[in-house]
Amino acid sequence: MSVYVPPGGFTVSASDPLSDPLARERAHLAASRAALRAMREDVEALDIKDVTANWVNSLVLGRQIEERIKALADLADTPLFFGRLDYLRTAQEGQRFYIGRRHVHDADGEPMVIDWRAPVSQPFYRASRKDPQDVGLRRRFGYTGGELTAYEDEHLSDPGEEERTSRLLQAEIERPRVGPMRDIVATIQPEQDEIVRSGLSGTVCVQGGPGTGKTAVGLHRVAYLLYAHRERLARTGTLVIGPNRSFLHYIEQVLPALGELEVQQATVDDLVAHVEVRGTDAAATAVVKGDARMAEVLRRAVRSHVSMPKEPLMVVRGSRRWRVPAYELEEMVRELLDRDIRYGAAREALPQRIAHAVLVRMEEAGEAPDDRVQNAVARNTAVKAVVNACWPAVDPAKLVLRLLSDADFLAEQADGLLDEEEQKLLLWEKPARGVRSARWSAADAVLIDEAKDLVERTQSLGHVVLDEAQDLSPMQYRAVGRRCTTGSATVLGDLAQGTTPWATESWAQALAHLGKPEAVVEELTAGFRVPREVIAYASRLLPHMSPGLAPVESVRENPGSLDVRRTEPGALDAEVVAACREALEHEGSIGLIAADARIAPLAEALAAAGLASLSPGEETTAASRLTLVPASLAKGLEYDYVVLDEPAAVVDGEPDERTGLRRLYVALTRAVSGLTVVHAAELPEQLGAV
Ligand SMILES: Nc1ncnc2c1ncn2[C@@H]1O[C@H](COP(=O)(O)OP(=O)(O)OP(=O)(O)O)[C@@H](O)[C@H]1O
Repeated sequence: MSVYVPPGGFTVSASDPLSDPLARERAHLAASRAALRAMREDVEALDIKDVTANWVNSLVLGRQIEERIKALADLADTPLFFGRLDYLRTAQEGQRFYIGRRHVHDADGEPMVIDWRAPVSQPFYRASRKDPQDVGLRRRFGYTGGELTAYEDEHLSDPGEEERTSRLLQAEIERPRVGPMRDIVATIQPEQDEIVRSGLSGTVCVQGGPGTGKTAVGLHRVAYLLYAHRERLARTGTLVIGPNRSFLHYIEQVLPALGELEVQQATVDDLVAHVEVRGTDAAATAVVKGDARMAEVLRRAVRSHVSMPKEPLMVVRGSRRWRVPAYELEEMVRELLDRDIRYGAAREALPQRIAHAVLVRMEEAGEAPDDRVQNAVARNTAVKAVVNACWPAVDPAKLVLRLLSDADFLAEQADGLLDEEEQKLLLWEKPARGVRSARWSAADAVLIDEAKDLVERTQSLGHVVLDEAQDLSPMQYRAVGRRCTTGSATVLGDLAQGTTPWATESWAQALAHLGKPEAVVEELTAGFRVPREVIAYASRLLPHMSPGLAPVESVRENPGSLDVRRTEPGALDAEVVAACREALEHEGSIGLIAADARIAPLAEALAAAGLASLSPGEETTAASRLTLVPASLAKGLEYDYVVLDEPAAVVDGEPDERTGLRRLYVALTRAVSGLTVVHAAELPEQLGAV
């Protein structure tokens, strides 16, 4: 491998720029930028007056053009290309491709930069000395701001060249973090690329320890799928689901930076927000509410509204009366029940069935009724009365309210499914009076969503990415699953980071609840975030909370730093503030992570010391780099330097020890460059001696 990094910046020789390979690459960059500008100007110059028949068309087209212009923007601080492939002989004989975030072509339509997602770019990520994939040269570029400053070559087919890890890749992994999450297109690793480029039809589940790139891979997979199946996904939609707002805020820039502006983002709570959530459940109650058996309880509860007609139906039209006997009505109701279609769809079908029976009688009597007559009969008051009596409308929220308030109704629906104790846990102490005044919990909202789906089918999207998936309850998996029944999903998570009382213990179970039991489970084991020493320390907890899971292998060469400091109880806050001050001497973002109960006193201590701090989700800037993070919100986030306050308090903040240790594991694995642990109480024994 050859590396070219000019000493002390650049002076490009004006006399003979072409003799300097870097100057040649910079010339290609300048030409590509000019070509992109021309592409943008072409779109800006489009005159749509003559092609749009009316103002609606012109509005739609105008918007599309605006988006195209946005997508063609040349971002000043991101390079237009980050790699180059020179093919050897086969299909692309002697061809050279520059790989970048988007496609750029010159005035003749010749490609100057190829989209990283195009098939011809794939060997940039996958080719190796063992399998060169016809690549003679792979070149990676280094940038400072938008300026090309270095390159690194691999001659994959040259047996004389020895294998080395890429310095540019190492530099990218070890760069200080400030601000929101960035894309990793320039350095996607082969095992990550396999997941990113896996097909749209299959669901993929990725198990990986902290910092193995699960979130990054999930986001890049969406970008890839949008490229490969643009039209289909534009119709059906794509959605990224994350654990909370601050997490979504942290990742929200990644897809737009890759030119993808149309992907929705939500938490599971957002998806099921049919009622205002103002209440909380005790853990034991939430566990029952989140149990998959509740789906059957709800199904029964919805169907319990159906009753068999006892009276015949009499329809009067003009001077004639038509009679449908009760047994025939009952057959129709039973048939609809057996077909197991959505409750609402059956309710809509029933009047048509009844009308059809009336029409048959009319025909037998010599009349010749048409469709209009059938529709009129279906709307007849007598028919409506039968439908309302036998198959009444069901309001999902009212139904759940009744289940949680009415012990007899619950007992009937839960018979043989939930025992008495579980039923008791479900019932509200004070029954709610109405849907609006009820103190709904997050788990109740999921139940309402399930009931709603029993009444009316939830619309499915084309692809859903579910991050931090280990924390969902079976009922939450079902809620996500019905949003991708006709689409596929990317499920990302780490069983060792499950911190809810209902956290899943196996991906097979989770995928079954999601309705995707056939999904492939892939594992990522290389860690791109946490330094070796720090991950080794955190991994001591694994055998105590998630036995069987392998520790992450850090690929970071930078040894990082782990500093564990003991102090007196009275001096804890001051020691923590001092550790933050020290961390601030470094470049990059700082996270002070503490048990939720410790956040208020620490905020005060920081303020008293004159240190400004942000909340998670607020953007770190060069001026304000310290974030005070409650342990419950730390999941998925990362900071250059982390100060961890009182680990024992983090463990004690959870209802049981295993959850406490997992919460601590999450907190210990947020650091990119260094971790300082400050404690006054004994450290949890599972961490052992430093
Ligand atoms: N191939 C890569 N090249 C450069 N950086 C990478 C690569 N893969 C991952 N990273 C970086 O490593 C960090 C961790 O990635 P990410 O947040 O996706 O991990 P995760 O597995 O989701 O972690 P957690 O389990 O803690 O949520 C991020 O800063 C990400 O940009």
